[in-house]
Amino acid sequence: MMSKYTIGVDYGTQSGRAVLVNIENGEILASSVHSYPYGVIDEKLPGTDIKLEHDWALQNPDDYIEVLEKTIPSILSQTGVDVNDIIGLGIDFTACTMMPVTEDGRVLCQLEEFKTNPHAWIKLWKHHAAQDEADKVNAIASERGEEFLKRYGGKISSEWLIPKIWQILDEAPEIYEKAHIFMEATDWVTMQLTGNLVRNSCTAGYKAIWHKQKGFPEPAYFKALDPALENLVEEKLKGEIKPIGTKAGTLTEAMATKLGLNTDVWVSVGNVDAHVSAPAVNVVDPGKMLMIMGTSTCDILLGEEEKIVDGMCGVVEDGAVAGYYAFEAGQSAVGDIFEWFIINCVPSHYVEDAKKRDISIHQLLEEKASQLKPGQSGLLALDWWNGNRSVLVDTNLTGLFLGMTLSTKPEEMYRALIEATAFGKRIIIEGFREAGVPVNELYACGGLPEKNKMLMQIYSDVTNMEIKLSASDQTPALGAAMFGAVAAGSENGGYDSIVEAAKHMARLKDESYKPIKENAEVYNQLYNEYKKLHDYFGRGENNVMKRLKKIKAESI
Ligand SMILES: Nc1ncnc2c1ncn2[C@@H]1O[C@H](COP(=O)(O)OP(=O)(O)O)[C@@H](O)[C@H]1O
Ligand SMILES: O=C(CO)[C@@H](O)[C@@H](O)COP(=O)(O)O
Repeated sequence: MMSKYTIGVDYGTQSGRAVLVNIENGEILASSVHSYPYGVIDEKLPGTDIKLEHDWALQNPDDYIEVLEKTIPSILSQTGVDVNDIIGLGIDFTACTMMPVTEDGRVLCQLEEFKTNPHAWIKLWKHHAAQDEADKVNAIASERGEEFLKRYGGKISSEWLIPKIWQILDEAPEIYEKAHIFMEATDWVTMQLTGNLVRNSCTAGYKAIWHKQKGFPEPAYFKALDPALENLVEEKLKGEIKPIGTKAGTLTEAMATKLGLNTDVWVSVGNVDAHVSAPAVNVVDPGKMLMIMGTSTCDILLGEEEKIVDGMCGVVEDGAVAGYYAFEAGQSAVGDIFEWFIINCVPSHYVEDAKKRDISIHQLLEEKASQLKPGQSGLLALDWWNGNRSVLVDTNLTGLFLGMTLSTKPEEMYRALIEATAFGKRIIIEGFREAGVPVNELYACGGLPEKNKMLMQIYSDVTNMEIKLSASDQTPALGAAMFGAVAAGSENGGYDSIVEAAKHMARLKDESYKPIKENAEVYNQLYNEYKKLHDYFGRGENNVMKRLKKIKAESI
């Protein structure tokens, strides 16, 4: 059989990357990364002096198209692969990353008349300014006894679609009015590729309160939020919802020409960066949890039943692998916290030392912190620098350091922050187990496992579990490419299911991280202390974090 190839494009928070993959064995033959020129827009609207409010995070749709234009020709030129042998293309995205779209498929910010209106732009997943709306979405759902709440761990997050849409209606009704529809970025880019408006079951399920059997909440619920939202689904969420792994269409003539591909390349329906990664590491069975560890961390766990788990992000049938329920949980900031630390809390002589040795500050801190034993610093932190996504589901929580003295060192703080994120992970794992969803195996992929060995050992020690690693440094892109192969189907040289694709294309490293007994014992003690702090500050006993935020808001 002649080899066939598939392309995966992974849209992250800061950049997008494409890979060209051999369908037979999952080998990545070429990859290309393109940083978004506009990146995360969180201070000023581009080309204006318009300042964005606190907790805003926007993106520019032109960045997404530029990723396709730059990376796909690049991966084609790096190999001698015949374009006629490229049969599939899949994309994955951050989510909920959403936008108001016109009837002809443009994002409203692409129209001259709206580009000075912040609500016309794309709201990135980490846009947290719809918290007021999220609170009301939850309170009203709770009052009405809406059954959907329990499928989302008891709370709809401000990161998700309905609070974000409602914020637009509240603060910019003219944008709400003008929007023909609201879309997830993953569906929008898929529409740019194929010309077809197709929504995917993954973002619909996790981010838009859609259920395979029950559909969206009823108009009466939306009316109770705001009478103007009564017909939201019918009016603004139009478009067929198709299961992940199915076909969205083939490339349009214009897109094929632009990218140097044929028009008979099958494009899969859009997917999400976290969920798309599971089959790429062979997480296609119940009891296996994959941690996608980067700027933030998402956890995907497969199960056989629709169990209700307190504080999870959601459970969706066929959410990652057809035939199983996929549970999602996560931490809104992980790598972002370490980034904050190296930018704000490292003395100049550390920076100079790292520069002299031509290593990054992260590497310098990892080296120094690796010499510390668990518990040696006397520090404990709460990892809520960007709120808490699981299990407290509260973006108004903030970070905390405890145990600082005059001899506290930056590397001790760096290690304590890493430990805090690992404790946060253990809370999530224990939550699933308590709810009767087994977590028997742990897998990791994303930037962090590649970048920081100490961090991975800490996660293994804190959870007391072995952690198996993705062999690819581009796991979501590989997963997206696998879904492209499934969209093409066996009739075109691809696969008929994602489980079949995983058998051939999933890749794991031979080595793994195993817990070190003495470390795990100390971490058990620290975890118990973490849990006390977590519940004290996070479950309402002391709302000081929220009061401080309020005082801050009033004093700006
Ligand atoms: N050596 C390191 N140790 C810990 N964190 C790191 C290290 N190097 C980079 N990071 C963090 O990794 C994050 C980027 O993760 P990555 O998976 O590459 O990106 P993304 O989440 O956008 O896909 C950044 O937040 C950065 O602070
Ligand atoms: O929330 C989700 C998926 O549900 C992610 O898209 C979001 O955390 C962003 O992930 P990254 O940190 O950019 O990998």
